[in-house]
Amino acid sequence: MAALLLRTSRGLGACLRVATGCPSPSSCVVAAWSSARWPREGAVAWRTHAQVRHYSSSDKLSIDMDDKTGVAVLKLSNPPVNSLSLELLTELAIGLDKLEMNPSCRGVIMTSAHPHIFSAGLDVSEMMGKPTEHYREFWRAVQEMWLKLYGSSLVTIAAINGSSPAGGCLMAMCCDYRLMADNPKYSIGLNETKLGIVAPFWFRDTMMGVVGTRVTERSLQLGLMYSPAEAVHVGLVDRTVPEETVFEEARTEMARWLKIPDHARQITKSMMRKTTIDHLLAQRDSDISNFANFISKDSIQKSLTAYMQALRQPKK
Ligand SMILES: CCC/C=C/C(=O)SCCNC(=O)CCNC(=O)[C@H](O)C(C)(C)COP(=O)([O-])OP(=O)([O-])OC[C@H]1O[C@@H](n2cnc3c(N)ncnc32)[C@H](O)[C@@H]1OP(=O)([O-])[O-]
Repeated sequence: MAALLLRTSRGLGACLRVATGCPSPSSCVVAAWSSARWPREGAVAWRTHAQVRHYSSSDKLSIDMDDKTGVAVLKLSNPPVNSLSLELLTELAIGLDKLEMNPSCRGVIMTSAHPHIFSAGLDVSEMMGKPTEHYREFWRAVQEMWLKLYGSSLVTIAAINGSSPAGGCLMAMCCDYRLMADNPKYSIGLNETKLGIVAPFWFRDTMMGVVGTRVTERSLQLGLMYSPAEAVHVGLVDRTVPEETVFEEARTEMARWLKIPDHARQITKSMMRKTTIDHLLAQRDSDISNFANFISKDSIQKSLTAYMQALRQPKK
């Protein structure tokens, strides 16, 4: 395969274009797979000194890259519930981009710095009482984060150490593998309909890629949140593990994935995800307009306000 010889090509997008005979960068793969990072397997071997680099200067996100293992740890750290604000989404996209560009990096473990919450999903306050321009900017940042994470050529593992509704579930579903703490108090799922809002087609497609059409349809319509055991049962999570071992289990799982030659795994991953990514890339602007129009409606604003008020009530 000619692609395997192209050390100087611009990453997986270019490799898959050559491998699949697709002539045009604009009609093919994946803007997100854009860095020169080829090949990776040898990258770890010649380094003799362990070196951990801190990649994020944000206090809402820490990214530590271990040059010796080739594994980065990305920790969400946005109290109280790791909600995805415009700022955090932007930091995530930048951080993922930096890792993608680093030829030593082969995998990322995504987790939360807070006990009990992986991420509460999109920051609802970013979707309330703001001008349309803000909604457009916010939604572009949501898209960008998804493109970087779902389109990452790295091995991505979600160490889900707490509840993970909506956008939190989306991030976990973007990863190649999901481990969740076996605490029955935690839940995970796309609950958008319960807020009176609609998960867009690329949230749906991401979920369909993980759990299939029937479970996605039922889950989305009912806004289902699953306990860890239920999530394993429907295939939303690959495995539950004792809470205190989530991170170590994620490391062990990562080692398993890193035994596969990078180029073969990356091209395979790209083939699996290309259609879904292309679908959004082709409709990015209309998707932004749809979101901004929808979220600006009075009825939706009322729905979100009621949801946030209910959330603030003392829990029984
Ligand atoms: C088309 C669009 C697609 C949409 C995708 C989405 O992701 S939509 C997102 C869908 N996401 C959801 O539906 C998740 C809703 N959240 C939850 O279910 C729970 O908060 C929890 C299980 C994450 C944590 O339970 P817990 O008992 O540990 O914590 P707690 O409940 O006491 O909250 C603490 C504080 O955080 C606040 N806050 C919470 N979430 C958000 C948020 N997303 N944003 C902003 N703020 C949020 C909450 O109001 C409270 O503020 P207060 O009163 O201190 O000023």
